[in-house]
Amino acid sequence: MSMIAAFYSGKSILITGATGFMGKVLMEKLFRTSPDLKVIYILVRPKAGQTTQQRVFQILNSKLFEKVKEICPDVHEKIRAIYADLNQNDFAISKEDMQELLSCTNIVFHCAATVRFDDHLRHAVQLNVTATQQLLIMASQMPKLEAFIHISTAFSNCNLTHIDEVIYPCPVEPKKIIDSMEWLDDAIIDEITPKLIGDRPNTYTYTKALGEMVVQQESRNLNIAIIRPSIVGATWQEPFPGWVDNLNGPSGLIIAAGKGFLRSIRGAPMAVADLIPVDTVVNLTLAVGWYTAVHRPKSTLIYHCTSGNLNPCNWGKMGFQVLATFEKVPFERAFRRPNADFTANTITSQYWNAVSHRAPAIIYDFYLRLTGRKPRMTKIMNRLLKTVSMIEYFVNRSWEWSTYNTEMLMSELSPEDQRVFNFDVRQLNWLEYIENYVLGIKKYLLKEDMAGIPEAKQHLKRLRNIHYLFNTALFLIAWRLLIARSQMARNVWFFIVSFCYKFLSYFRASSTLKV
Ligand SMILES: CCCCCCCCCCCCCCCCCCCC(=O)SCCNC(=O)CCNC(=O)[C@H](O)C(C)(C)COP(=O)(O)OP(=O)(O)OC[C@H]1O[C@@H](n2cnc3c(N)ncnc32)[C@H](O)[C@@H]1OP(=O)(O)O
Ligand SMILES: NC(=O)C1=CN([C@@H]2O[C@H](COP(=O)(O)OP(=O)(O)OC[C@H]3O[C@@H](n4cnc5c(N)ncnc54)[C@H](OP(=O)(O)O)[C@@H]3O)[C@@H](O)[C@H]2O)C=CC1
Repeated sequence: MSMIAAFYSGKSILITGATGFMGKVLMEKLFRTSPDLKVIYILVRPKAGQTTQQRVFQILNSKLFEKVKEICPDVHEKIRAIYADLNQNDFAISKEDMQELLSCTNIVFHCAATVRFDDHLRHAVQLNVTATQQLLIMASQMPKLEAFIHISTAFSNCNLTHIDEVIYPCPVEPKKIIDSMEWLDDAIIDEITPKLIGDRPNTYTYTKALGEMVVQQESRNLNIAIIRPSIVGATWQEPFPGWVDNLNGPSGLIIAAGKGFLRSIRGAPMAVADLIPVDTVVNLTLAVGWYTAVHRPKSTLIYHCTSGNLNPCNWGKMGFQVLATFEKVPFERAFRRPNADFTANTITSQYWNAVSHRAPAIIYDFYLRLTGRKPRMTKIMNRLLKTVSMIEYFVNRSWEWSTYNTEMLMSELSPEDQRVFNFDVRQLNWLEYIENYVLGIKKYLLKEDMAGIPEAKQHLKRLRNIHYLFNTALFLIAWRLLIARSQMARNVWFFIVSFCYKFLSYFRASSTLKV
C-alpha cells in the first residue's frame, strides 16, 4: 500500500491554478491514486465566455481524466469549484466559501501564476507575489492545515549559474515592491522595471523570486515547502505518455519547427536542455506534501525538480530527435519542410533569420496578395521571432541545480511509493520521451489524426519538389544575370558548355566504336 496515497485519503485539498497545465495533472493524479480523498477545492475564475462550472466540466470530460472516471466515478462530486480571482482583494471569494475553505482545508498546493515572460511588472507582482502573500495569510487562519506547498521555478535565480536549495534574497524587499505597485503609474513602473529585474531576463523569473521571499517571510508556524521545477514538458508516463495542452516552454516551438516556420534558433547545442516531465513534477509535489505534513521539517525545505545533474540532455540532441520524429510522424499542412537547427553564432543566426524566416514570409505574403488573399505570414513570423527572442536566454546557458533535498526525499519513500510517485529522472529515456512528446503535440494540441500521416508525407514531398524547383530557378536567374554583366562569367560558362559537349561527343564516339 502506498503511504502517500493513503495520506491523501479523507483529506480536503485546496489547489490554485487547477485549470493550468500542472494543476490539471496534479488533480488527475490525486483522484487516480487517492479516490477516497474528501474534496478538492479549486479556485477558478470564469474565462473565455465559460463559467467556472463549465470550465470544470470541460476538464473532467477531457482525455486526461478518462482513467480517473473509471477509478473514481463520483469525481464530479469531489471537486468543489470556488469562484475566485487572484487579482482581487480576498480573491473575490464569497464569505461562505471563504469560511468553508478556512475551516476545512488540510493541504494547500499553490500552482497559480502568470508564466508570461513579458507580463507587465504590476500584473506579475500582483499574481506571483501579492496573491502568494494573501494565500499565506489565508493559510495561517486554517486550523486543520497540515502542509502548504508552493510551486516556484528553478529559474527564479537564473542570474546565478550554481543554484542551491535555498532562498536567495532580492535587493528590494517584496513588501516594498508590493506597496510601490499600488501608487506608481505604469510609465514609471516601465522605467524602473529593468533596474529592478537586474540581471534576470524577465518579470516572470524576478517575481517568482520575490514570491519565494514572501513565502519565507510569511511562513509563521506553517509547514511549508517550495518546489522548483525547470522547464515543464509533456507527460512521461502518466496517465499516458506525451500529454500536453499548452504552447508554453518547448511545445509552441516544436509546433513552429514541425510546421516549417521555425528554421533556426540562436542557441548553444551543447547547453543543457533542463526539461522535466509534468507528471514527474506532480509526483514530487505529492510526495513533498506528504513528507512536509508527516515529518514536519524544522525549516522550509526547497526541492529542485530538474533533470540536468541526474540525466542531462542537451538542446542539440533534443532538436535532432524532434526532427527525426517529424520524419516518422509529420505534422499536417506544413508551410515548409521541417529543418531547424541551433546556431550559436549571432551573425549566422541573423543571416538565417533574414533568409529562412523573413524572406519566405515576405514571398508567401506576396503570393497571397497576388491570388487575392489577405497576407498573414509576416505577422505570424514576427510573433514567432518575438517568442524565440524571449527564450534565447534559456537556450544559451546551462545551470547547475543541486538536488540534495529531492534525493533525500526519494530515499525516504517506500519501494511502493517510489513506484507510484516516481520522480527519479535517471530512469527517463530522452529519445523515447521526446518522440512521445512530439506525438502528443500532434494528437492533443494540434488534434491531428494519425490516419492523415500518408497525406502529410505526400505534402512534404511536394514541398521538397517546390524547394528544388525554386532553388534551380533562382540559380538560373542569378547565373543569367551574371553572364549578362561579366565577361569572366561568360568565359567560364562557355568553357563548361564546350567541356560538356566534348565529353558527350567522346562518349558517343566510343559507344559507336564498341558496336
Ligand atoms: C532547432 C530544433 C527545433 C526543435 C524545437 C526545439 C524547441 C526548443 C525550444 C526551447 C524552449 C525553451 C523554453 C525555455 C523556457 C524556460 C522558462 C522557465 C520555465 C518556467 O518557469 S515558465 C513556463 C514557460 N513560460 C512560457 O513558456 C510562456 C511564454 N509565453 C509568453 O511569454 C508569451 O506568450 C509570448 C511568447 C511573449 C508571446 O506573447 P504575445 O505576443 O503577447 O502573444 P500571446 O501570448 O497573446 O499569444 C499570441 C498567439 O501566439 C500563441 N502563442 C503563445 N505562446 C506561444 C509559443 N510559445 N509558441 C507559439 N505560439 C504561441 C498563442 O496561442 C496566441 O495564438 P492565438 O491563435 O490565440 O492568437
Ligand atoms: N510550465 C512551466 O514550464 C513551468 C511552470 N512553473 C510553475 O508552475 C506553476 C504552474 O504553471 P503552469 O501550470 O505551467 O501554468 P499555466 O499558465 O498553465 O497555469 C496557470 C494557472 O494560474 C491560474 N491563474 C492565473 N491568473 C489567475 C487569476 N487571476 N485568478 C485565478 N487563477 C489564475 C490560471 O487560471 P486560468 O486558467 O483562469 O488562466 C491557471 O490555472 C506556476 O507557478 C509556474 O510558475 C515552474 C517551472 C516551469
